[in-house]
Amino acid sequence: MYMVTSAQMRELDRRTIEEIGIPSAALMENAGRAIAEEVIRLCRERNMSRQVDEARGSFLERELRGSIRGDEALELEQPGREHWLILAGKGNNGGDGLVAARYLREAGVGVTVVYALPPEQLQGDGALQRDAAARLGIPLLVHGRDAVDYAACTGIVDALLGTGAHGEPRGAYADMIAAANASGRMIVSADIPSGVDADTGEVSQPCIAARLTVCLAFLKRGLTQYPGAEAAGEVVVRSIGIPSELCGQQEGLAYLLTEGTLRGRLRVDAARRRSPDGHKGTYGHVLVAAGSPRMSGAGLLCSRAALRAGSGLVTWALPAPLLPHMAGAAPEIMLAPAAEGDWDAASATSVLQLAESRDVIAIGPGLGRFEKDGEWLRRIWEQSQCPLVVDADALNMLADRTDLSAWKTRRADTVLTPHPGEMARLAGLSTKEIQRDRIGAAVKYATVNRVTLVLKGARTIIAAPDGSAYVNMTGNAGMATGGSGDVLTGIIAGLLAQGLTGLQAAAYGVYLHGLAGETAAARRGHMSSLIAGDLIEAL
Ligand SMILES: NC(=O)C1=CN([C@@H]2O[C@H](COP(=O)(O)OP(=O)(O)OC[C@H]3O[C@@H](n4cnc5c(N)ncnc54)[C@H](O)[C@@H]3O)[C@@H](O)[C@H]2O)[C@@H](O)CC1
Ligand SMILES: [K+]
Repeated sequence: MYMVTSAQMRELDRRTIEEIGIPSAALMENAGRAIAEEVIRLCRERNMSRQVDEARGSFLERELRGSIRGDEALELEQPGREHWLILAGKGNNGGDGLVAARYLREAGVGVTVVYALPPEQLQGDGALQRDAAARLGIPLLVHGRDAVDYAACTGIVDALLGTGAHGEPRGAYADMIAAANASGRMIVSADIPSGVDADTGEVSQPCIAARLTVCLAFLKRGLTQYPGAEAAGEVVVRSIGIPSELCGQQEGLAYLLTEGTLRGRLRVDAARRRSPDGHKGTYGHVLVAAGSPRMSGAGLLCSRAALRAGSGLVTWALPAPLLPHMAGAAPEIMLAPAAEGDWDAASATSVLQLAESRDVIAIGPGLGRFEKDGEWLRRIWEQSQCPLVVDADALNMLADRTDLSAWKTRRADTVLTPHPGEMARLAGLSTKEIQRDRIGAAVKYATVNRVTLVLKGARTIIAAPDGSAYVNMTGNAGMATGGSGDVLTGIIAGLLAQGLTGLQAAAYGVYLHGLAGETAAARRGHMSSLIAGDLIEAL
């Protein structure tokens, strides 16, 4: 599923209208109708229990009616119980709300339009809709002029601000958002909740807290990232007649990481799947350079996850003193002493030697920091020929480098898996700055440094060196537990070993890691008790 910024959306609107010749009023009509249909659906759901009681009767009635059907998407039994306020801004978002008001009225739902500003200020398509609503006699109120009883309605359509919003909602808009939230009524937002930044997911004070957001044409990025994702509630993307080919032609697109995206754009070549005559060598060999006396578990989790992700073989390079303690901890893993004492700069040579006969290196989990570790990492970064997954302490070593562009460009794929704190150090920003625009920060780092970047956290982002980005939806808050990241690193390395590209391995890895979290939570009965080892077992 495509995801767009407001600038990309504006350009798509423009091209549809000017190049394809679909009138803007037609797009607005489709938008408003889609919103009305979703409102009706919600009303139906709310009345569900009552409808179940009456289901038998209505079923018989439907049989008698034969095969002639009405516009069921806009049909509501006993619509008279519903009265909705349509909050309309002065831009096109308000115009969408006015169209929705017409269709809801048509379905028998009581509607009152509440204009944020005097309706004379609406222009273009919005003015056309204002006049149509007036001619139909749809009741209207104007904020600041008329008293509005928000609590007297059964639901609210928020058509105040859409993708044309800039900055914090001001004046009437801010007052109306606050009043709508305070009413406690169900709110359906047109396109985006007013107050959410469509590109970043930042929220203003105040910001609409929607039960449902009817996103128009294409998913807006900001609805996938917190706190915007929270404000949006359930999100449904409705087509309004803008051709998706046009969207596909845009550069630097983002995608929702759905099963469709994985089976489509990120499809793995059939030759990469398990073949009946394969042997352990067919599925690659991961070298894990991780763990230290105080954090040995990180290396173990990473190595086990690589195996569970399907890698044929896994060798864990670790400091020699750790070896006797780890022997037997996971009999499937081969152990290789790579440093005499703890990790040191000289051990880069051993890691590189071990890597010569392996297909991928995963580096970082539980490594700790040591003297000249930046040089250690640089040697492995520049001299290893195979794909590299960089995590945890290795990311901090990378963050300390003076200038990554002075390092030799890697020919093989490089995947970085920072959490927001590590990302902040990598980018030289604060964690808050990273979280403010996660997609933007991830894409920038990935393109400038030519790496695949996995920015972890709820709704993990995978950014590719070509500027495309993917947002993951699987997983749960139970995965916020020590070692969860080490497991992800292992999964990605395990997938790389089987011949997936850096982008594929990162995307499938993140998706499967989240799915494992969901499975593990279901097995445990509650997400809170989930621990990293459960994720491996759920793979
Ligand atoms: N052809 C199109 O462009 C289409 C646009 N559509 C709708 O139009 C929306 C975009 O419409 P517009 O570009 O007119 O913009 P909006 O309707 O999102 O809002 C812009 C208006 O709000 C004011 N405003 C902006 N930021 C404000 C703030 N922080 N506080 C108070 N007032 C503020 C601006 O002065 C402007 O009048 C989309 O989100 C979508 O709902 C749909 O109708 C489909 C077709
Ligand atoms: K809105």
